[in-house]
Amino acid sequence: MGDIVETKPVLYSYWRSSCSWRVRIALNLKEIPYDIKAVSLIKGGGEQHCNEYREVNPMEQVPSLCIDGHTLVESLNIMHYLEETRPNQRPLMPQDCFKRAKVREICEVISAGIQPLQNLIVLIYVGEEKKKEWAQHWITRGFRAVEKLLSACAGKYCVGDEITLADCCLVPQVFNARRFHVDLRPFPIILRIDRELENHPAFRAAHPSSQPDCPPEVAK
Ligand SMILES: O=C(O)/C=C\C(=O)CC(=O)CC(=O)O
Repeated sequence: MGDIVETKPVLYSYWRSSCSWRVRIALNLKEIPYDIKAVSLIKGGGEQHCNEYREVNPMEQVPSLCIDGHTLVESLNIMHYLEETRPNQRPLMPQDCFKRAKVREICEVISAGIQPLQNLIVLIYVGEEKKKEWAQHWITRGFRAVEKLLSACAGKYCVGDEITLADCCLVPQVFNARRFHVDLRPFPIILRIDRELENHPAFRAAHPSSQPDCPPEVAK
């Protein structure tokens, strides 16, 4: 007793949650080993709403990460914490201030301007009949902005030629766009970056179909 036991980080995650997926990519890129505690967003109306999980995450959403003796919520916050505490384990932010701003800009357009509008709780509120059109509308609108921003800052990846937090946000959002049958042809830069990253080991391991809670009929 009294010894500090270094425990493996625990990520509360759902296989198809794009926000959980962002954090999984960042953890993988930084080669931080972690365990997954699966939270089903659909089983019994959603395990994220149970009393026990609300103690972990008062927003009743995934992801949450227990790391370094702390519990953190909100995917971008978690990714920035990983970056600030482990800056030398595969940096995910550029050195240059302007490039850093561009990374945060793309992260924010996706994490504040697109994903929340097509989040499960919003789609439930919008209703079964309208939800597909709704999601398509907001993803298309946001992707127009992302494509325009990328036309000025993309290299091999979203900002220059190094993988950054912007790429961690983009790839899962492209998956959601496909899920809602968004026409992606007007977004050639987004498609090119997504293709560039689809076979990257850190991205592959974070993919929904590689998750322990992915239903077997969906897993490859
Ligand atoms: O239908 C489901 O399986 C339930 C939830 C999700 O996929 C995740 C989301 O709510 C959207 C998102 O991650 O952006």
